[in-house]
Parts: sequence; C-alpha cells; structure tokens
Amino acid sequence: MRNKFIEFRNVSFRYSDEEPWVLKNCSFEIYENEWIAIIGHNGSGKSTIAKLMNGLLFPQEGEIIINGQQVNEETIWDIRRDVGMVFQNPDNQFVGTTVQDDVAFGMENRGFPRAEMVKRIEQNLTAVGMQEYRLTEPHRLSGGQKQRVAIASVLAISPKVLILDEATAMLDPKGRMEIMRTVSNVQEEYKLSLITITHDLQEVVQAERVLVMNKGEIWDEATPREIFAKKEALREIGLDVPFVAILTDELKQAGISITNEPLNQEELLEDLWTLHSRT
Ligand SMILES: Nc1ncnc2c1ncn2[C@@H]1O[C@H](COP(=O)(O)OP(=O)(O)OP(=O)(O)O)[C@@H](O)[C@H]1O
Repeated sequence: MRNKFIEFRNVSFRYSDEEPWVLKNCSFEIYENEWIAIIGHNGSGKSTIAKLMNGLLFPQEGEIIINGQQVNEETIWDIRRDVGMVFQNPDNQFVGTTVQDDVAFGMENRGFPRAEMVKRIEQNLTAVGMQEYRLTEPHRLSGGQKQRVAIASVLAISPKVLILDEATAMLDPKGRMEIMRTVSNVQEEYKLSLITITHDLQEVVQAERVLVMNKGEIWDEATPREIFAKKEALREIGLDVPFVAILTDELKQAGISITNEPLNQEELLEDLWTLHSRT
C-alpha cells in the first residue's frame, strides 16, 4: 500500500470574487511514486490544480495537504521544494547563460554548498541525457533538449513530485517521445510521484491512473484502460480516445470478437494474434 503524498479535500477555487468557480469541491489523492495523468477539455481547471499544488495559488474553500502539511503562506517554501513543475514553453524557463548555470540557479537560491551543486549538476544532466551540453547556451538547444534541461533543473533540488503541465505540447513527436522516456526513467530512478497534464493520448495511456476533469469538477478517476473504455461518455465531455480504441470498436462491429480493451498497437496485435491462433 502506497502512502498518500498529495490530498485535495473539497477544494474550490476562483480567480476573483466576480468570476465563476474554476474548481468546484474537488477531492482526490495522489500517492508516492505513482504516475497520474490529468486530462480534461480546455479550461476545465487542470493548470489551476497544478498551481494550487505548488502554492502559486491558494483555494478559497477546502484544503490541500502535501507531505503532511497544509499548503499556505507559511509552508510554501517547503512545498515548493517537494513539488517541482515544468511548463509548456521551454523558452520561458531559462535564467542561466549556460545549461549548467541554469541547473545551478534553483540550488543557488536555496543556498546549496558549491560542491553539492557541482555533484547535482553532473548527476541530473546525466539523468536527462544532457551532460555533454553543460556549457551550451540554452538558446542553441532544440525544444526537446530545453525541456530536458528544465527537468534537470527541477530534479536538482530533489523534489518528491514532478508536475509536467503540457510540457511536451510544443515539441515534435520525436521530442515528445524523448521527454516521456526521460521522465519515465527519472520517475523510476528517483521514486517520484509524476503528474502529467496533457492532451497527448500516448502520454495518458502510459500513466498508472487518470484523473478526468470536466467543468471544474472531477468527472472520473481510474486506470487508462477503464477510462478509455468509456468512449462515448468521454466524447460527450469533449475528449478524444486513442486511435487503437476506435479501431477496436470498428473491428468489433465488423464481427471480430476482441474481448479486451487494447490501448496500443502492440496490445491490439496480440489480441488479434490470439484470436487468429484459436481459429
Ligand atoms: N489568471 C487567470 N485569471 C482569471 N481566470 C483564469 C486565469 N487563469 C485561468 N483562468 C480561467 O480558469 C479556467 C480554468 O483554467 P485552467 O488554465 O486551469 O484550465 P486548463 O484545463 O488547464 O485549460 P487548458 O487545457 O486550455 O490549458 C478557465 O476558464 C480560464 O479561463
């Protein structure tokens, strides 16, 4: 049984008294070392959840507990050490003139000793496969490389949770795959809780659990397979389903009796192969 690391208890939030509620009575938990994807239509409140987890915003109602502490003005520095975030636009996240300066920045702010900083720069740039670029100026890097450096900068201060808020949205398919491979490796190596906010279905199917948002409320919370089995209901709330799930439905309608809910090509091929070998 895993320990709870983040808990939202009846959280409601709005940006001002004049504006509508953006989150309405949201309760959920995130466990140590799990990978959870948050999905939902545009404006459903996903980024707001991320900002609440990092103490960039505070709820008007309910409470948020992270690593046993309530998130508030007094605890945000502890919370920000535990919860690292990487955003969508890699260009907005650089402060250093070289890659290694950039990774050092967060540690300098927190007063890490120099020898520790040098060790962590090496360790974290290696973890994301960017060690050979340590003296490169960030603007010379590709989008995917910039995001890997942004991840290394966050990892350098040893967070327990890594939030990627649409962090692959501006990358090409190859860049996306590289980032997701990197992230999956570091999650394993550092035993992190990983929260990916994304519209990319290939990312969603890799998560252990999916939290679906709809109009500021939690619509569902389950494994990717359970979520994507609800194809029609997902479409009704403006969400896509993976191509393999659509293809499976069409194959079923054509009389091919696939009994599972495959989530990727490999699983679908395996199901078809099993059927074929039975006939
Ligand atoms: N700074 C802000 N001031 C006022 N309203 C905001 C602000 N940021 C977001 N909102 C509103 O809050 C609602 C939720 O926004 P949020 O960014 O959390 O949604 P999202 O699910 O992440 O959307 P997307 O997928 O488009 O990024 C939207 O209606 C948005 O317009």
